[in-house]
Amino acid sequence: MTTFQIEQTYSNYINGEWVKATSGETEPSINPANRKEVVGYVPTSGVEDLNRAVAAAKEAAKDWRRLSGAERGNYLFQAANVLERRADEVAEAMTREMGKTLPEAKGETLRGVAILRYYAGEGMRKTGDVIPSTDSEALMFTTRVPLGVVGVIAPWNFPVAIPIWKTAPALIYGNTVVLKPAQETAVTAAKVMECFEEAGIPAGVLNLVCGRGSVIGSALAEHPDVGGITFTGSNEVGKRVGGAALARGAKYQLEMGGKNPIIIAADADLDLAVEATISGGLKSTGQKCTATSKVIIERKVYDAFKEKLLSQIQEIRLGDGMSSGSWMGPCASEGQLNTVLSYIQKGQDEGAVLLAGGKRGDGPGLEEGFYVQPTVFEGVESHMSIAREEIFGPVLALIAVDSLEEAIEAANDSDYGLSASIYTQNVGAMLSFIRDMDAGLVRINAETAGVELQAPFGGMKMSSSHSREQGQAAIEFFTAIKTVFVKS
Ligand SMILES: NC(=O)C1=CN([C@@H]2O[C@H](COP(=O)(O)OP(=O)(O)OC[C@H]3O[C@@H](n4cnc5c(N)ncnc54)[C@H](OP(=O)(O)O)[C@@H]3O)[C@@H](O)[C@H]2O)C=CC1
Ligand SMILES: O=C(O)CCC(=O)C(=O)O
Repeated sequence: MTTFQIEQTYSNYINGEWVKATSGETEPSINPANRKEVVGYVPTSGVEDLNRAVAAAKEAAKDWRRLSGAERGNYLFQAANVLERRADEVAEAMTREMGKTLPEAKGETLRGVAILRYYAGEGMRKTGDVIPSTDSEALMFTTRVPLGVVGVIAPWNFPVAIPIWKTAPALIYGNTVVLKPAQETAVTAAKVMECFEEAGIPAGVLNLVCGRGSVIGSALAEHPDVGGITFTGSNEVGKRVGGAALARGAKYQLEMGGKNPIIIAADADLDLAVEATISGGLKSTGQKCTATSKVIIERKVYDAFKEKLLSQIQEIRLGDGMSSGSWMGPCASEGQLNTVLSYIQKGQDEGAVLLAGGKRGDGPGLEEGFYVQPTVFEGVESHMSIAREEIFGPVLALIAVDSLEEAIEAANDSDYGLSASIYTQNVGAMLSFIRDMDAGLVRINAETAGVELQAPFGGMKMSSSHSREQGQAAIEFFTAIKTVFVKS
């Protein structure tokens, strides 16, 4: 039983107050499981709203950066407690707004709680080193200072975890924040913000401005008072955001797409490998940057693996994420559904063989939702769009290979390098994979998706701007190093 109510109107959170967009305009946030349900009305803000938020954050930064890490950490501990208490309500907002199943949404919300607690603790950790000076009478050391105002541009696929894993380190290291959530999940973002408000976060330290990415997101990236921009989303927009920050000398961090392979070696435990392929590829309807997309199988076990995979895919139950019988919810929006369907069409046009799915999800209860069937192709060749481009949907491309070397080559044949897995029992194969796989996350006998909040997260090649998020790695982006030389 939760207190979440649909059809409320939400506001921006600027300088400690809930305020409407200056224009007064709002737009409906629709439930992707039922396009007729309005989850809530969210502001369509303009640049003047964003400017007010940045000004508030700039003013608040003066006092916030002077607090001790422990004092800032206490606010994060409080926010974690509130979010934990309100986890059911926040998770329900997420499921209704972007479609992932309620257990996944609850898991993500509790992950948000854990991230807040982790970074709250970071407020007590060291921020520098003493370095011996060549002058025996001097003291030389490094310390770290915040960037000032940090702009967070977040996507819709992890509407709690991603804003929190960007915001929490920004705050603990002394920055203030302006968050621009994906418009698709602005209700969930407002719920998270309510938790910070209830935790007593000082006015201006954390601000929320909802609106179109092309208006609010780009103005945030271009704003002269924003010292750092952290972005997760598409490559196309990421490059634009990075370019805008670079042009004015601001720091930027981009986490973008993936085309993540799983390798099934001839000695793999096929039951576990199938389970990981399904979970990694199809949970959250394939809408994770770490989702499994290319399934590269040694020919000796290709037929056995395929048979097991197809038989389990048939068991997948599509449905509203709020219903306990649903394993896979809808795509997050109609646009996302159309993108996935267009890739399925391209797969067929380019000569891949459709083995399962391939259509909109239909059947009782699915009529008004953006459902797509879990889809499997075989005969996929490296030049095909479904082997190269991020689909962000429940589509698996099976690729047969003759050896481990060929498998790693196929896995690396990508512009992306975020996450990659191998299923094998051979230590030599594991070590070759760890050494030769060009990905920021390499996972052995584990699915490609699922990141641990205390470990660095980020990709190679076009998947990221080569920085890392999460864990202690976050300090590198959210602070600048100052080298201090002291002589009496
Ligand atoms: N790496 C990941 O985890 C994600 C990858 N993607 C990939 O991107 C594809 C498209 O998804 P989409 O939601 O359109 O991704 P976008 O890159 O458009 O959206 C990500 C964030 O950027 C904002 N944004 C949009 N345009 C601009 C702009 N010009 N300047 C600054 N910010 C902007 C969005 O706002 P708004 O809400 O207004 O659009 C949103 O907050 C997906 O199919 C998937 O392949 C998408 C989401 C997450
Ligand atoms: O796999 C995960 O848990 C994280 C995925 C992610 O960061 C993303 O999809 O943006």
